[in-house]
Amino acid sequence: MGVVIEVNELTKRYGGKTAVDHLSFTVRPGQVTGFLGPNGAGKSTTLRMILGLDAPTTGSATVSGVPFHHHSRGLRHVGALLDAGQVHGGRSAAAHLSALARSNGIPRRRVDEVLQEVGLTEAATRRIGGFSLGMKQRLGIATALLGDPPVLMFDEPVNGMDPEGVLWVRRLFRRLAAEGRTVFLSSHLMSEMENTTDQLVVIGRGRLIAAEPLRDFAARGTRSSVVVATPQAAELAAVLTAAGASVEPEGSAGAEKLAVTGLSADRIGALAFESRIRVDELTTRTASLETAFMELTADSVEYQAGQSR
Ligand SMILES: Nc1ncnc2c1ncn2[C@@H]1O[C@H](COP(=O)(O)OP(=O)(O)OP(=O)(O)O)[C@@H](O)[C@H]1O
Repeated sequence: MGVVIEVNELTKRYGGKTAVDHLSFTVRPGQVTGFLGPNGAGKSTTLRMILGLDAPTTGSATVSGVPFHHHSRGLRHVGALLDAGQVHGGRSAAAHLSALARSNGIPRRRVDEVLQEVGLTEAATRRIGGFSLGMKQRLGIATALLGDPPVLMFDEPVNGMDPEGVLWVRRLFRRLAAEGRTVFLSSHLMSEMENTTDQLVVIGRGRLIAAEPLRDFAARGTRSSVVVATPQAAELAAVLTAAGASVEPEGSAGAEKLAVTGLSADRIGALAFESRIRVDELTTRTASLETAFMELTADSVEYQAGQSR
């Protein structure tokens, strides 16, 4: 297998609006890569360009070195779930998959295999129109798997799924990657990525913010601070600053606290003791992965509550 998705200086403009802005990254096989960004960051537009459904304004996207539309029988090369709602509601799940199998030269037995894989065997002959969103997502995943492709792309795959479905889908992605496939999935929620992905591509307002292993991204968020409660805030702040820490006041007058970065809780305690400063509380505060994501994308969130643009 070993198929790579490469996005190179990819740009998409809609009139005066730049949805994707000189974006470059690589998605490698054998691991799950998460594509993360706030709403409107340009994830769906990027996935559509990779799949040849939208033409880039400039730049390029290739799958194993060539644009996607150069691959004949696309479903055998790249399986994708973009919008689970966009299926013909009048057909049954089995009829929908059979039609796709026929037009892509895929053996009929794959239809039963993928229905089984996604847990829709019982519902195979029911009209898709009556499916819940979670069932439609499962059908979309079945469609992506139909051609047994080396590359899989999923846009917000767990939307509408119940907790059992979310766990199932996580295990499925892990297994597909362990089989050597290239697995690329988008989400606007860090929490969805945390337990599923090895690599992250993070974008905001169409631009690349980070492309790195999840653990490196997490390390950005573990920049911890220590909160110190003391009746001698000004004196302690001076001591800690002299020792190289950066100190921010927190709390209200009379119950003052200092948020200290750059020194461990042990060291702060020792320095306070040496200077005969009373400390009432010392708490280490570790930022979560979610916080790292929010901090990094704060400037690029397009729609924020309580904010008019
Ligand atoms: N066909 C279009 N015409 C005009 N603007 C568009 C079109 N498609 C997308 N956009 C704009 O491009 C930007 C990126 O949209 P896109 O759907 O790619 O973001 P996204 O990251 O997938 O967001 P979400 O998480 O909300 O799905 C948005 O501002 C959107 O309004």
